[in-house]
Amino acid sequence: MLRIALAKGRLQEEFLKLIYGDSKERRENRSLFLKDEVRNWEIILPKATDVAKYLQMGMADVGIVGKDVLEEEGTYFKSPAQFSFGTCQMVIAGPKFEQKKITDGIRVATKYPKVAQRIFKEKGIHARIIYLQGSVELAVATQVADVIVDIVETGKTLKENGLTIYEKLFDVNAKLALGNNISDEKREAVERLIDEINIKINKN
Ligand SMILES: Nc1ncnc2c1ncn2[C@@H]1O[C@H](COP(=O)(O)OP(=O)(O)OP(=O)(O)O)[C@@H](O)[C@H]1O
Ligand SMILES: O=P(O)(O)OC[C@H]1O[C@H](OP(=O)(O)OP(=O)(O)O)[C@H](O)[C@@H]1O
Repeated sequence: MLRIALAKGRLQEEFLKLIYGDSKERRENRSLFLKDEVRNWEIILPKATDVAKYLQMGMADVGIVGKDVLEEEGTYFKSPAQFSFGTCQMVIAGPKFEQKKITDGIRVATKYPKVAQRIFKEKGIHARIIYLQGSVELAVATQVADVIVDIVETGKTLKENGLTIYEKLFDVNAKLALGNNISDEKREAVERLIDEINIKINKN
């Protein structure tokens, strides 16, 4: 049995739709465990930011989670595959009409404090990181922060809150993260999982 920790929410939706198609019954199911006896999978659904914990504790063999979360929570996991779903971009964004200068002391609101710290350190800028759990655009609108480091997909949230992209940092996709110490048998099951995802992506 291969235990897969699949990030609950958007990636859960996209992955399950890809593998099983669209079913109302599945969408309405609130269970956090899904069994697939044909493929010999048990899928568990932690919050995206907790996927790394389940892998670390040996409670899952493999994780499916965004690159954004892996860069923040789990850079130490091997990642043998990335997929073309869950696609967005990590960016620095700020007010559209009153462009902020990226200089020492800049206040950066983000759900990704480690990523933001690293990005500004690489630029040689001393940034003040303000860690928030969500709705980070609001921090700029209320002048709690000068800019944000966040993911952008359609750009609608930025636009509707008076922000624009200052710099694109990296592309984000769903990635596979491998737990430590998995057996050869499970490695083969992981290979089959990667192949099935890629075949289904190419068919769509
Ligand atoms: N437009 C997008 N907004 C947020 N996440 C996206 C987007 N597009 C792709 N993703 C991917 O989906 C993941 C987030 O999924 P989701 O928003 O469902 O989880 P969450 O942030 O834990 O949920 P919530 O914000 O409801 O607490 C991200 O980590 C990212 O990899
Ligand atoms: O470019 P867009 O298509 O508008 O999507 C980007 C928005 O989606 C995400 O937020 P999410 O919906 O996960 O809510 P949160 O801010 O509360 O985490 C992200 O943090 C942006 O706010």
